[in-house]
Amino acid sequence: MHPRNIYRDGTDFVQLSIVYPPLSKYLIEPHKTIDFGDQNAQRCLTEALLHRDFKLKIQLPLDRLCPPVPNRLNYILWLQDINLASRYIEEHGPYTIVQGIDIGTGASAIYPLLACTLKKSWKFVVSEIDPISLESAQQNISINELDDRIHIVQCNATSPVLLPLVLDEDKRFDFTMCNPPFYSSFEDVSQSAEAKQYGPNAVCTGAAIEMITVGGESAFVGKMVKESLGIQERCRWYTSMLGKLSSVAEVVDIFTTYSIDNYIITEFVQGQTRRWAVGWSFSDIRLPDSISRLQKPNPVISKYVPAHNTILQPVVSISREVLYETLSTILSSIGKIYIRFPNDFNERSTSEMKGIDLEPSDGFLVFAQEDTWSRSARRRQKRLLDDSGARSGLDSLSPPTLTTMYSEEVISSRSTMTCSIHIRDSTFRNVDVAMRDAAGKHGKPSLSVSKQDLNVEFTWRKGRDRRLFESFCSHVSRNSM
Ligand SMILES: C[S@@+](CC[C@H](N)C(=O)[O-])C[C@H]1O[C@@H](n2cnc3c(N)ncnc32)[C@H](O)[C@@H]1O
Repeated sequence: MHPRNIYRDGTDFVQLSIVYPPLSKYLIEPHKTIDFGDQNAQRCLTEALLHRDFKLKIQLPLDRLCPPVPNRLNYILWLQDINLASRYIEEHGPYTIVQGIDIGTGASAIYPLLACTLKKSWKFVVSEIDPISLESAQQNISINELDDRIHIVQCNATSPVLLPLVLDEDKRFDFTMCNPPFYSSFEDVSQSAEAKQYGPNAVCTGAAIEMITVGGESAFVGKMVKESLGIQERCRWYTSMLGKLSSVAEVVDIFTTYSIDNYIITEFVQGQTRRWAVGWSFSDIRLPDSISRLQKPNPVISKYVPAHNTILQPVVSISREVLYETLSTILSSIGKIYIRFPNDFNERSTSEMKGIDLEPSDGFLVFAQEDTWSRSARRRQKRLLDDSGARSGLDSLSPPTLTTMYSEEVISSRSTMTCSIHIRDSTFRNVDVAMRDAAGKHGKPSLSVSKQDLNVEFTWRKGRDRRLFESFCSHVSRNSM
């Protein structure tokens, strides 16, 4: 489960039934749990959790899906991470309006209800093809007084899947999300149930329209990918949940077909149920590995996991202060880059970011317009200087200066490679990030309290040329050991 998911440690059903008494009649002995095979009990549990933890009221038709709250919350928290990391390098930060789209919001409208309750700055346009679900979703939005922040559009079998983006061509969106119908047919549903993909105990109350679509979920997401080619950066991140492991590979193959290299994959685990989510972007924003890569991918999909955007360089037996100074010196010696220093980060933290320990506040953010650090770049620069015979008139090639002529917004928009650098304790491992060789490791680590084994963590934040990011990391790493 997501680290910020409030259901990570399970649910105390007895305590929940005290807060939401209708649940008491579904408690079963001896463990005081509920029967997940009983759809009324499941429905009541969803109502209870939404009531207690989000102050949301919800009404659901009996013949439509009853959404499990912990799993739906996982997807929203991942989107929060995506949004925060995407806006990390921007001037306006994560505090302005965030505009999302939920494709197939369902009878509950669970995603926009949860997301808007958690973040007051979020707004949604949601779509739905099923008239029964559409009516119910509208009711749920209205009883929670969210009509001014969640707008529904009705679609039909021939509409584009990304209809909300097509309807308003002037509007920009931060993300799309979708929990698509997973299956291609009734046979597909029963085969999956036999393979226990649906979870051995949970009952599914979904109607055919919620669960079945021509070609199954990968074809549905494939349509989104094709439509997104025409929309491009008007939406920053396109995402979708996937119910089958096999679909992850199928969707990544679609990305490859359309040369989409900026994609992300995660996994949502709730009890014995596993779901996956994919995202893709035409922007040059790159997300840290903690968001863009599954931590322990099933071997079946390991070759489909996107390349690392986070690289760790171990540095042995050094104090944090010395390493910080070393990094400052190296960075300041690189020509034509702009560096944002730690104090600037701290100024940016606001209450919006409280509880989100995603972006550390003690690092460097480096903006580069071109490669000035590689051997070939330095040779090129030397040749130019030699040819000119004098340095006059070549100010821009002279040793490093920090750009002070432009606002950070201009620098950020012109940057072709943006990378954050943080010092991490060597015990820090929140994800399976790329580790560089600890070359230069020699002697025993000092026992001095101020010295320790640390990692320099490089995260690619923006750019289209992976080689530029990697060569920058190599240059700084080589010089910091
Ligand atoms: C698996 S349900 C998900 C419902 C809800 N989002 C949730 O997570 O509980 C899929 C939903 O997509 C809707 N749907 C199917 N095809 C659609 C399309 N082309 N456009 C919009 N919604 C669609 C279905 O009616 C259904 O409500």
